[in-house]
Amino acid sequence: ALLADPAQLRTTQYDFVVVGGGTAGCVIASRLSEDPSVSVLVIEAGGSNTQEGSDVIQVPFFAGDATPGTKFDWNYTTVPQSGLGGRSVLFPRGRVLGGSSSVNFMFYTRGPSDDFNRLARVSGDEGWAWDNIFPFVLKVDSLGSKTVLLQSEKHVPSADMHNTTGQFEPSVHGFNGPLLTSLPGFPTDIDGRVKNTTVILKDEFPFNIDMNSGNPLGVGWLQSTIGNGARSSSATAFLTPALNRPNVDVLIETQVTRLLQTGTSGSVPILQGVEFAQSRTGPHFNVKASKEVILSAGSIGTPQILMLSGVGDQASLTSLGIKTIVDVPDVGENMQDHAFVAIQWTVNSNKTIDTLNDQPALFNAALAEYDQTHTGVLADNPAGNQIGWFRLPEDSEILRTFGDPTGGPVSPHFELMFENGFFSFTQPIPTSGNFFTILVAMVSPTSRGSVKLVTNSVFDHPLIDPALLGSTFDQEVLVEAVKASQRFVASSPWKGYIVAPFIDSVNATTDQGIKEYAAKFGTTIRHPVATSMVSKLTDKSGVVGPQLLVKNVVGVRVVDASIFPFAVGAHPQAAVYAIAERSANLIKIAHGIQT
Ligand SMILES: Cc1cc2nc3c(=O)[nH]c(=O)nc-3n(C[C@H](O)[C@H](O)[C@H](O)COP(=O)(O)OP(=O)(O)OC[C@H]3O[C@@H](n4cnc5c(N)ncnc54)[C@H](O)[C@@H]3O)c2cc1C
Repeated sequence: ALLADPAQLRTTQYDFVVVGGGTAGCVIASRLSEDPSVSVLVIEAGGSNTQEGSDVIQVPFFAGDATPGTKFDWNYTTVPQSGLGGRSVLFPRGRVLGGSSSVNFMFYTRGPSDDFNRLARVSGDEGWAWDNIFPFVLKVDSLGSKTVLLQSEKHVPSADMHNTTGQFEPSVHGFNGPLLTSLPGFPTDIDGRVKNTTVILKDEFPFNIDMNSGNPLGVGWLQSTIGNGARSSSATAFLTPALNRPNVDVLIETQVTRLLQTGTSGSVPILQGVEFAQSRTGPHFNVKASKEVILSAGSIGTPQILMLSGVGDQASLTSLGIKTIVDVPDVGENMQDHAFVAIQWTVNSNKTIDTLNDQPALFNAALAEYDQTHTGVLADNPAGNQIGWFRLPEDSEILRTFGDPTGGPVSPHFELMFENGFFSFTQPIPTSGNFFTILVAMVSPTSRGSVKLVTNSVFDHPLIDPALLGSTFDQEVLVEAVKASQRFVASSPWKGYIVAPFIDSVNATTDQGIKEYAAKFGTTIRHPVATSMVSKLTDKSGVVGPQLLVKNVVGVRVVDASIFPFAVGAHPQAAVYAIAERSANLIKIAHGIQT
């Protein structure tokens, strides 16, 4: 049942309690409850994904309206970022069933095989390696067949039903799973120019038919978690079907305040009690997980709950009056994120999204088309039809000086995203004019930040420091990435189309000018990881072991983006789905549940 009042819970004990009904949490709840004898409770701070006003989280084109500053957002702000000229920036996170998968820009990018192979190396568990995790994206059966019914991904036709031959590689996709993915559903005027640039400048910007094959390098067509013209989230794909099962309860609008010790195993504390409340001063309730608590509260919520439960750095916990249960200094540390800047140019065309936004009649016509058929521009991802992933040249001065922090030779240092209109998270949108934007993201940071408690209450936001552009390496890579974007538009397909750099970026032509531009307009692309990072069982550092169980306690596993030890060289939701699928399997095996 879907419950909004804790007093309605029918029991105080479930086999599994999933904390956070977000991207990973909904996968876990759905997979574990496939066995009708297993009881599962999900506790989610946000509301239903179908509540009033949820068109902004359902209509793909409205993704930019889902956050920041809405009821679907936690509305966090970072601490001042030294790499961004001392600015604090907005730091959206989904607060609704489906979590950030309900509010994100729907990019579906699995990332480089190198990242999963590094995850295997760092954790000491070969099960996380690309060749082993990839079947969990596809849910291949034990005989290696890709045609089984239980695939995680369901690649579906684009909203405009165009022929997608040559735009992706079907052999690396699933076609029968719950999560809908598709190629762009509405063509734009820049698509051909981007494609032609991959021919003219094929050495620097080669075409990649499918960036989800394990090698993302090059420019390709964007795949998004969109199907039938609507957003596919972990709530729509995984949780909604599971809600019909009698063995699943989902409690919304309720925050887990901390985990409670329920005993000891030898001398190791068991933390299988879960305390929750709907407000700071309202009644607090408890349930017990007889098998396990799964923390899926995301890169901010998970370390916050661990620290409030007494699992964290002893000195910091003591200073806030929290009794330490286990001293784990790395909880909340090591955060990595992707920083980006938007570079815009004015263009010689009126067929950009700017015209749609400026002319109410055009917008209303698009809305009417969407309402009738779920097609048209509103059925498409507003953040572009093509993106690309790139490495610095192997002999670059930057790599010689700083070394290569990526996982290996198919891991990108930076990303370019091509937008048919003005796009920015930090600049006011011009009231007139037509634009082309390249979003330039630094995806291999060396800088690391943290999440720290300010008080001993879950109802107070923690201090969030993603350390954006916080190292010289990060800044130098961003400079090279911006220069690459400028070389891209200087090529012949853009002649006569690009008019001039947009006013804010006219001085972003020298290294110093680019650094100043990034300090003024850079921000997060909202991909935090590593705040409960995985490490080998024998390592003193890290928070969770190879099977994602929290070290030195019994009964708590973390399954969400916080376990990745390094920034993922991708928009991370696909990697989160992949680790959630494998974790569900690990949990089933650990508790003798049929997989
Ligand atoms: C605006 C935005 C755009 C993005 N765009 C993309 C994109 O296009 N492609 C991509 O791949 N990635 C994108 N990302 C990142 C991606 O969505 C996340 O990395 C991923 O969804 C994280 O999954 P998760 O399970 O770790 O956390 P989440 O999905 O955030 O889930 C955590 C859940 O826990 C709940 N929670 C937290 N604390 C508590 C508590 N105390 N009690 C109860 N519940 C709690 C939250 O409300 C939330 O529902 C974007 C993220 C954002 C915010």
